Amino acid sequence: MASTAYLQNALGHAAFAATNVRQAGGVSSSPRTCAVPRGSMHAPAAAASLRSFEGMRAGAPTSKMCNEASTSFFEQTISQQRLGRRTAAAASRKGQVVALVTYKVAVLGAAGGIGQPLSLLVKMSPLVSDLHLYDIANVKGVAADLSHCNTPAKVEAFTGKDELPAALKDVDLVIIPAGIPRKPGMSRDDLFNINAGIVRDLVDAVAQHAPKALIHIISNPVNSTVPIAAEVLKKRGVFDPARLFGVTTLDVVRANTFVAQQQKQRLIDVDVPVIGGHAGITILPLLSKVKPKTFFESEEIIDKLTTRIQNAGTEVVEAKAGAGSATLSMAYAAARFAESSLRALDGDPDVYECTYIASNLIPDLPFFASRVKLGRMGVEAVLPLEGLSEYEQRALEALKPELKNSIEKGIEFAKEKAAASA
Ligand SMILES: NC(=O)C1=CN([C@@H]2O[C@H](COP(=O)(O)OP(=O)(O)OC[C@H]3O[C@@H](n4cnc5c(N)ncnc54)[C@H](O)[C@@H]3O)[C@@H](O)[C@H]2O)C=CC1
Ligand SMILES: O=C([O-])CC(=O)C(=O)O
Repeated sequence: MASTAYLQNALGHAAFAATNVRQAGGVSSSPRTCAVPRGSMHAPAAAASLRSFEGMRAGAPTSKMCNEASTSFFEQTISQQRLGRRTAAAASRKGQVVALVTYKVAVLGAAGGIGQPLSLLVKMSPLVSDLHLYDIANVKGVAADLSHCNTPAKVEAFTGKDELPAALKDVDLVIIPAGIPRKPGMSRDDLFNINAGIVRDLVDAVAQHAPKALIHIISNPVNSTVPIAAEVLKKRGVFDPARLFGVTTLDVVRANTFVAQQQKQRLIDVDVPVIGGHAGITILPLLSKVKPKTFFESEEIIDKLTTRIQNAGTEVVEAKAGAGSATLSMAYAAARFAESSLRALDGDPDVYECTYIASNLIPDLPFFASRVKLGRMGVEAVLPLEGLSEYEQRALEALKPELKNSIEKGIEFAKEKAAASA
């Protein structure tokens, strides 16, 4: 079977080969060979015991942690697969049949500024067997282009509403970057009038044709589009709060970069949780909880870093001067979040990310970005908010009214304006 040889070489793993066999059931019980459970899902539970985390993994630094060579989020998948291959080899010596699990992913809005590089990164994932690219325009060429990359995922193009059901058939993960981006002078909320309807209609199709899939929403304003998606799924009777995610990974990626630069640390070593929402002051980096433990010299430095992280999207919008918003860093962040989700589906017991989800963590805020533990069912646990600094407490109070308004705006829209197909 073809391997993702580029990654293998880049990461120095001479023996790596991704096995691209979809799980058929009735195979060995090794961690790499379990079927994805498709039974009923559980709502996120507060997990008082989950206090520590290290990057995407919980616990103290171990040999599993990223080293200087591991600059890619695929590294963890690859090391898991090598482990799985050893288990598989042992099982096969005993005459047992072993199949490794891989997943079907759909990208809706795949021909866009984010969609194209994101699809390339997903095509490179050792965990993906099928990649469905959907867009209302130009997607055939993107798929033809990508399909020439000799990585295992099979690429197919779908275009127009009629092909949406087929694009969604049997997919495990749907990623949605469809919608218009900002221009200078606009807020993310200014995108609401157009993107709200796009997200509503796409999620309505997901509800009908892939009701068990994980859904990653990238389209802005995320603070409102995720509540819209939740309402649409509720109307169809398939809402599972553990499976619907607003993608806020770019805030974490930026926070990691800016803090590492400010502290003169290696980029890969730094991990900053970012909570709240995904617009302006609703983006709240927890600089008191940076791993490894980091001391900032003054509140002024904390304030400068916080403001830069909150305005980083606008920094890119202004630099692009009318040609859109962040696409490449967003694709990188979304691919990292997709890989984390698939690794968790695949049975890795140690996957943590920040994401905007339905939650009861904060009274009056039914959606809130939090650090969560991902598992086979989606969100397995939400890490409690503990030990915030005074600065963070104040910032948390300040963000609540804006986030509440954005959530209510989304819910109202979905209740009042039914999806085109409903
Ligand atoms: N969550 C986050 O952190 C970030 C979110 N974004 C948001 O992502 C969205 C996409 O941004 P870009 O890719 O730069 O925009 P883009 O305009 O380059 O691409 C959007 C794509 O969506 C497609 N599209 C439009 N309506 C569609 C529909 N009904 N069904 C399927 N496809 C449809 C378009 O044809 C286009 O290919 C924007 O709303 C932007 O604000 C951007 C950066 C970060
Ligand atoms: O700023 C924008 O419009 C796009 C976005 O959400 C980001 O880059 O964080």
